[in-house]
Amino acid sequence: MIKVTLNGSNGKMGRVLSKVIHESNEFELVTGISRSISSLNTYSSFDELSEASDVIIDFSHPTQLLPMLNYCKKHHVPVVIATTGYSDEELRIIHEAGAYIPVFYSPNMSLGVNLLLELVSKATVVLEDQFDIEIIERHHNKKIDAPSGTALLIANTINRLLENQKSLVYSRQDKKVARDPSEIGIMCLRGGTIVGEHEVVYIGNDEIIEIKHTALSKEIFAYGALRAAKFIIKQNPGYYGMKDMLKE
Ligand SMILES: NC(=O)C1=CN([C@@H]2O[C@H](COP(=O)(O)OP(=O)(O)OC[C@H]3O[C@@H](n4cnc5c(N)ncnc54)[C@H](OP(=O)(O)O)[C@@H]3O)[C@@H](O)[C@H]2O)C=CC1
Ligand SMILES: O=C(O)C1=N[C@H](C(=O)O)C[C@H](O)C1
Repeated sequence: MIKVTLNGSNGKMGRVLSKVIHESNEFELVTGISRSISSLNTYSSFDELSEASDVIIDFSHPTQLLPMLNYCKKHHVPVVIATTGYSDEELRIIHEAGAYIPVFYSPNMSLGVNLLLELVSKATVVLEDQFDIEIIERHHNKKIDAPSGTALLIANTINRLLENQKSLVYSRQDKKVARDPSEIGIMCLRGGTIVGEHEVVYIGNDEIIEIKHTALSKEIFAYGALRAAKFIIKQNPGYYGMKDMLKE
């Protein structure tokens, strides 16, 4: 059995992942970290954690990053990070932690979004600068961060392919000029219980191409995180993502 510590165990994803782990015969949930203690083996911080585990899976909040990485480095525990809303500096810290421990990071653990990234890469290369590109993401009304980590990943993937010539635009409210071709617009909708939708729209003269992924359950992210956990516990220290895992 692979022993898991779950950071954010009492959050929405934490509760879904706990259920998926309890139903599995490969994983055992040994401890959880949550500010609101929900059971005997839940702790409110990494300082209190005594039980050893094979991997930490993190669906929490950026404020948890440094205590979690310090714990992982001190105890040599591999980590799967699924939290979003990190600053560029925090993303750099995640990357650098790979020098000490195996680190897996992905703002979207679903298989579908990773296929969407490949389709978007192909469309971007074929269409180059001939189409305007806009991204629309839709999420539930409890989501804290905007744009979603996935929307930023998509935008940055497109921008890299276009030699970083694009700038990301989140609002046109104060602009008094027409859309600049160098923009990638990102629109965020929040409402109800939408699990997560990401749509990339290529808008040309008289034609539109839309590439869209819709998550219909939070379980898909939980299954992806467990697959990442199985992958990361076999790796040497380093920084890994979905592409590395899907290559296996
Ligand atoms: N990579 C992926 O595939 C996916 C990533 N996510 C990301 O995972 C993260 C968690 O999502 P979700 O479970 O929906 O969120 P929730 O708000 O439901 O849960 C957040 C968890 O983080 C804990 N937490 C610790 N510090 C803070 C803080 N300062 N503010 C708020 N929460 C804190 C909460 O503790 P407490 O229980 O005490 O409130 C809770 O356990 C988000 O960043 C989300 O974007 C979500 C789905 C898929
Ligand atoms: O907060 C969520 O719920 C989700 N967050 C991730 C993101 O920010 O991209 C992934 C997924 O869309 C669900």
